[in-house]
Amino acid sequence: MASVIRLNVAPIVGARRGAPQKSRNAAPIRAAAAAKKSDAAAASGQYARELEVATDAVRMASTLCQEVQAQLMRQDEQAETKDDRSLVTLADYAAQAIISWRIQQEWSDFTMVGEEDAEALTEGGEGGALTLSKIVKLVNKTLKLHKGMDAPELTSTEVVDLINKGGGAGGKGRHWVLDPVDGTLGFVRGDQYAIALAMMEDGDLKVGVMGCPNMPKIGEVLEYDSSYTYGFSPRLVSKMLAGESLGWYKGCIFTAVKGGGAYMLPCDPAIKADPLPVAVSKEFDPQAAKFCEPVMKANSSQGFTASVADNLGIESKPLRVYSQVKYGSVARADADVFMKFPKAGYKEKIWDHAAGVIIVEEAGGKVTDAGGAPLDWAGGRYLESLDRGIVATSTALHQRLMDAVSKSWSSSQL
Ligand SMILES: Nc1ncnc2c1ncn2[C@@H]1O[C@H](COP(=O)(O)O)[C@@H](OP(=O)(O)O)[C@H]1O
Ligand SMILES: [Mg+2]
Repeated sequence: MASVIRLNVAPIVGARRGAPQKSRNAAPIRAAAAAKKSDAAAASGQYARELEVATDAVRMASTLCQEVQAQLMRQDEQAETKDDRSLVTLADYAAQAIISWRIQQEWSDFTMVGEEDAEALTEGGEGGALTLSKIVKLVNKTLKLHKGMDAPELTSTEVVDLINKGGGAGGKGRHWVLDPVDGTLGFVRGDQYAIALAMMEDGDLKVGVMGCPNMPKIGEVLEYDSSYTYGFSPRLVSKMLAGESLGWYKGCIFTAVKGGGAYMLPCDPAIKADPLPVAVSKEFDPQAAKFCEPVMKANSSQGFTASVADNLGIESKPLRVYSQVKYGSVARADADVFMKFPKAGYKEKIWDHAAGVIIVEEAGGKVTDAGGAPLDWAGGRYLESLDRGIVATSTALHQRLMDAVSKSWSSSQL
């Protein structure tokens, strides 16, 4: 029987980590915080337009994905036998088209490294054409919903062109990086997924925006509950987890600008809230610490991560979460560490990490490969020369994590 992630509307974990500390000598701290805030504001100012556009784009794509996922779950309720994959496909393509459209409005000559391309739609015969017509409908409906009278009515040719903007080769220069639906399996299962958009210049991540439509609001944590077992229908569990019974809050959007800190906003445009600063775990308490990793064994060696966690003295079971929501968990201190160790030969794609990495870094964390080297964003569509795997944690804990990885490596069979 498999164990699953439980989205627990539990008391705030941040209370032990992120809550403001009382100080007898608060004035210098306040002054330092104010100075830091103005640095952050200046840094954000440099990319204010990019941040605004990316946030708007991700928000539109997030509502689109929420609608498609809800449809998928209803379909399951009615025990229909339609292929779930086809709905995910719609969300994937439509989200990429929407985000490209929004960026293109501001920068007509932008380039993008995105997961999707439209070949299967244009070269896919009648089936492809039918899928394309559904995508065009979905895109236009979403645009109308968000832009009202200003929304254009895009043609199928325009939508194909927008999707194909994702075919960029990356490398040096300025590029957007997009995974329109990261964590496809989580999406299908009514569970966690992310819409992950970043912008980089000459291999430096400058902006990251990540929609996490099923992530609970801050103060409520992604909680692993091994007693919650299933073997029959994972989707049934996910639906319950995402249901009203837990007082569900419809997701959040993380944002980060290089040098400007990381923030969290509600996904739902109807909820007005100031961006909330997020920060990685401030202290490492092995007894309370958590680490997160992919749900699927095929995507990362769970035996190896268990050994590293053991070396660090972490006692709790791993938080297994789909998608870059794991980076979000580290960024806001729901978890202390994220580790991914794929099978030898697997090449990581830049869109599976870019947005999450800048968000963790701006929240005070450090993300490197297993040898401690920074990730190389300028190498094209893949993270070339990645040493074994990827780790994300607070800057303070990073060296200890590296030591734990080395110790496990020397005794492992990987
Ligand atoms: N064999 C493999 N090893 C490692 N990662 C893999 C993999 N096959 C697919 N992936 C990547 O892992 C991502 C999911 O991450 P996670 O396992 O952390 O939820 C997938 O993103 P998509 O779901 O967007 O395709 C995919 O890019
Ligand atoms: Mg992905």
